[in-house]
Amino acid sequence: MTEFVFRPAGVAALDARLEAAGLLDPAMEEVGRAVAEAAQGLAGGGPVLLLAGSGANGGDALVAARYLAGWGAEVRVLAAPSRHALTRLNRERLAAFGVEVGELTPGAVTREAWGSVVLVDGLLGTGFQPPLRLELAAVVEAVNAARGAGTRVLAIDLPSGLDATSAVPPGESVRADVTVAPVGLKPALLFGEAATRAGEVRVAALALPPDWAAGEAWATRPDDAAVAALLPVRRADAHKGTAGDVWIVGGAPGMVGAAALAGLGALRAGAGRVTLHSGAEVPLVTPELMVRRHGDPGGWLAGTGERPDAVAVGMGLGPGAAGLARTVLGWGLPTVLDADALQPELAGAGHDRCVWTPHPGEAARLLGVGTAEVTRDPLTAARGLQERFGGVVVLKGGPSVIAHPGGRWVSRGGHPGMASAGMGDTLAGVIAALLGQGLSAADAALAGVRLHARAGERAGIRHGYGLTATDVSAQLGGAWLDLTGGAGRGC
Ligand SMILES: NC(=O)C1=CN([C@@H]2O[C@H](COP(=O)(O)OP(=O)(O)OC[C@H]3O[C@@H](n4cnc5c(N)ncnc54)[C@H](OP(=O)(O)O)[C@@H]3O)[C@@H](O)[C@H]2O)[C@@H](O)CC1
Ligand SMILES: Nc1ncnc2c1ncn2[C@@H]1O[C@H](COP(=O)(O)OP(=O)(O)O)[C@@H](O)[C@H]1O
Repeated sequence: MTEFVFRPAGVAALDARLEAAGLLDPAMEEVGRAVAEAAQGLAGGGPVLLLAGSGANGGDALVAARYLAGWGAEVRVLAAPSRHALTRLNRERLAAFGVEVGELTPGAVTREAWGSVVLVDGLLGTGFQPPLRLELAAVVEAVNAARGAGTRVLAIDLPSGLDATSAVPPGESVRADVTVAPVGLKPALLFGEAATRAGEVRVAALALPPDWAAGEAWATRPDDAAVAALLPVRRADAHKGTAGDVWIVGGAPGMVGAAALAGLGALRAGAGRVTLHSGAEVPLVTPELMVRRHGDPGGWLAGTGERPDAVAVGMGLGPGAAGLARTVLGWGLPTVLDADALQPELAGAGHDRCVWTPHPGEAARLLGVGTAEVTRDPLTAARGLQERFGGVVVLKGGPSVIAHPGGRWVSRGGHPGMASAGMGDTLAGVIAALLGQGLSAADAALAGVRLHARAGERAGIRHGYGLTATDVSAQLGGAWLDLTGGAGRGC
């Protein structure tokens, strides 16, 4: 299932639409039930403590308490006073089940958590405005102490104290083992330190009119079936001339490996022919790669009339890469710009067949901001880059964001072992290979990122943190088969 990513403004807009249609009550009911099911699964029949804040997040917790009580679980509930109509209504409904609701204080949390197998955090959701007020800060501290003593914590929507839009927690927050997110994800559940506090994230899809969630979403996270549908299917009589002629323009003395890794990535992602154009001597890494050395690569590029189907430029190229990149961009061919070709002076030079692939440091250089600004909010940074540079932008990370003229995608997966030099060079080659096989820039970017991440997952099983970019390349064929369910023989 393709998942949606929301900002608080999107959640509020969706709430308003639900309310106007008389559907907010059933929506909260669905969320509460999904939370109750998750809590029951975690508790294995043991007591569950539910904490309800003053907003709709608290209402979700009160609905969950009602379901759990109805299923015969031992429930303990502590709630803040609320002005939220639906939250108040659900508190009244809970009373009919004979469940007593205690006052939400830090001392009560500590007391009731004792012996509770699961604690449900329904204190704050997307309506939280940092900083955390003192009375709730002490409650959050009590929740985390209970977790330290062995109680499992399940957060509703996002751990209380996280700012939904930011990868950086504004301060202390609940640390959850599981987070159940109604309708879709929030940026804080995907990126950075914030995401590490959410534990395992489960999206609770609600029954909504089909376009409503899509209409309010800030980005989407396509599933593997959607990505697999983008991958090319070859005719049975395909030959190397129809599978894409790819050039890798990169490599300077001391940095030739970067170009070689991109070349390997392109070969393993199905390119028919791959040629490295380099100003340095490139060692024979694999006999399938063709290597052409140029004394003056810039001069050669400016003068040659030869053209491939796709180009990747910048890997290990060193100073002067922007000039070469500008020449290549002038050809209007499907192009990947990576590493040294990612220079601010190329702003506006992109076209609709090109893909820029910065990591956060390169993105910061392109935008003229600090790296922390990029990593705090990768969705905004990726969109800013796309608007400034044109074409499609892949802001790399775990996970990566793909910004294209029609919106943004977040790509799932990968492995922490991929935090290793050369991994981005491989990705540049993969995307170039997909461009060479006829994919649009946006589709090649999304499919390339997911293929690369899936290959990383496969290599991670074998090599753990010791995996290298070459190991990832070696798994690209298997990753392709994983995504397509073994297809790819030809039609
Ligand atoms: N369509 C959907 O996706 C659906 C979403 N749903 C749910 O709705 C949730 C959003 O609900 P929401 O808007 O009521 O916000 P939420 O976070 O519960 O509470 C806000 C309250 O927190 C308080 N507060 C704020 N800042 C604070 C601070 N610094 N320090 C301390 N307190 C602070 C403030 O209290 P007050 O100042 O009024 O006392 C305010 O009233 C969402 O996360 C999801 O769970 C489902 O129910 C249905 C479908
Ligand atoms: N922890 C991680 N989880 C998932 N993917 C990761 C992780 N760390 C790195 N990657 C991926 O590895 C690649 C690293 O790219 P980059 O930093 O440009 O490497 P290099 O410049 O060394 O080639 C990106 O595609 C990124 O998404």
